[in-house]
Amino acid sequence: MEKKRMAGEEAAKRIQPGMKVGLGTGSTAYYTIVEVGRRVKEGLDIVAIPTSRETERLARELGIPLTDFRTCPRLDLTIDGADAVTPDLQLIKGGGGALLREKLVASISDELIIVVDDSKLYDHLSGLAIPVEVVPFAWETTARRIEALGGRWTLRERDGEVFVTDNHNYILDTVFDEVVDPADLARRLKLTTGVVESGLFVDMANEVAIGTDDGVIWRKKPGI
Ligand SMILES: O=C[C@H](O)[C@H](O)[C@H](O)COP(=O)(O)O
Repeated sequence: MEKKRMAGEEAAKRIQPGMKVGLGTGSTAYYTIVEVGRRVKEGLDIVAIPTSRETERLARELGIPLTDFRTCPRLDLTIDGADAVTPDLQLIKGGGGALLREKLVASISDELIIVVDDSKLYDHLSGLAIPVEVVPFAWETTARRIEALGGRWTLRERDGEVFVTDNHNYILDTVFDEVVDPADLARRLKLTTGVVESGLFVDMANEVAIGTDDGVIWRKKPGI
């Protein structure tokens, strides 16, 4: 928890007055949001778009001013968590089921900063569970199509019930033994009828703040 807190709070320092900010979801982004709330109380003037209903609730509780996509078609910065980060900053997201809203918010952000602890660092994405959001209608057919791409899926459940996302969809946590080309896999999933979005975030993150025993380490996208 301490490492997540350090990363979350450190990244929040990147937020400047007047910025339009995307607020991520999960236990690491939580610390960013709490820090933003603290700074807002001290007079920081920002507006934000939340990436989930859970984050929206927290932001409202903390008095962070919210905006929407109509008023605010571009964001300066989004700070969000991740489930896996590779050395070239390819990501898996969606452990909390918020991947679709997270990707939409990240897609309108000039910059995406990821906050993680060092348990989220991987050399590659092979063998890791990738959340895939699918429409409930004919989800079994969609699952078979994902199998045909080489994925082994599990329908996500919570408390013995099928997990339903903020967008009223299901999640198939899907393992591919070999992920050689994440961009290609993301494309093939996206082209599968019934798939709404995958938790593969390819070439989207600019920087990662990593909480470690020795403090926060920043990792930039190669070439920046
Ligand atoms: O759907 C949830 C998000 O992608 C989270 O940002 C991700 O699962 C990481 O969450 P946490 O910081 O709780 O590990």
